Amino acid sequence: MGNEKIAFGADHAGYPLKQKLIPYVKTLGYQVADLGTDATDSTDYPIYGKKVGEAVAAHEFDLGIIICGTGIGISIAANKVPGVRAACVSELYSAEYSKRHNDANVLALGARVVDVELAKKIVKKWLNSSFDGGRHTRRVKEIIAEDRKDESAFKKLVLETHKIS
Ligand SMILES: O=C(CO)[C@H](O)[C@H](O)[C@H](O)COP(=O)(O)O
Repeated sequence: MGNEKIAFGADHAGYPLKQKLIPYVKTLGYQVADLGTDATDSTDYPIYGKKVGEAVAAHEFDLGIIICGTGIGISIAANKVPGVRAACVSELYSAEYSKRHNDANVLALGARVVDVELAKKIVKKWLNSSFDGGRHTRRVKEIIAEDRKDESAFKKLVLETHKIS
């Protein structure tokens, strides 16, 4: 906690919230990089979902925080990148459990859904939470197997517990 490198990305709708969250996350002791956008001019959320997703998947950053109007479009885009587990979050319970159960490595926020104060609380809760492991490890491994299109690894993991394929 605190030593991780975090990549931020947002479209035009998310830009104002990104500008508020970056200094806030720095005050929490994290290293932060801003992968854009750099203005409120209309742009496309897939550009920034992909950019942050690829940077996290390549381990250039430990975590990503992405923002669009709802958080939905940019999370869909980021989740297309193998290795990304992006969670679109608008309340504190999911902020915590997206890490504890899903090991989410990208947090998506909707700047038109949450206000700045709630967004800060969500970000802090998410950053302060960590993966529980245990039964959740198998489930995350199943997602990773699917990312890799490794059908036999997926089936093996499922069969270990559920006797189905
Ligand atoms: O993709 C979205 C919906 O999930 C984002 O909220 C975008 O930011 C939004 O669609 C952008 O809308 P705009 O009318 O072009 O500002």
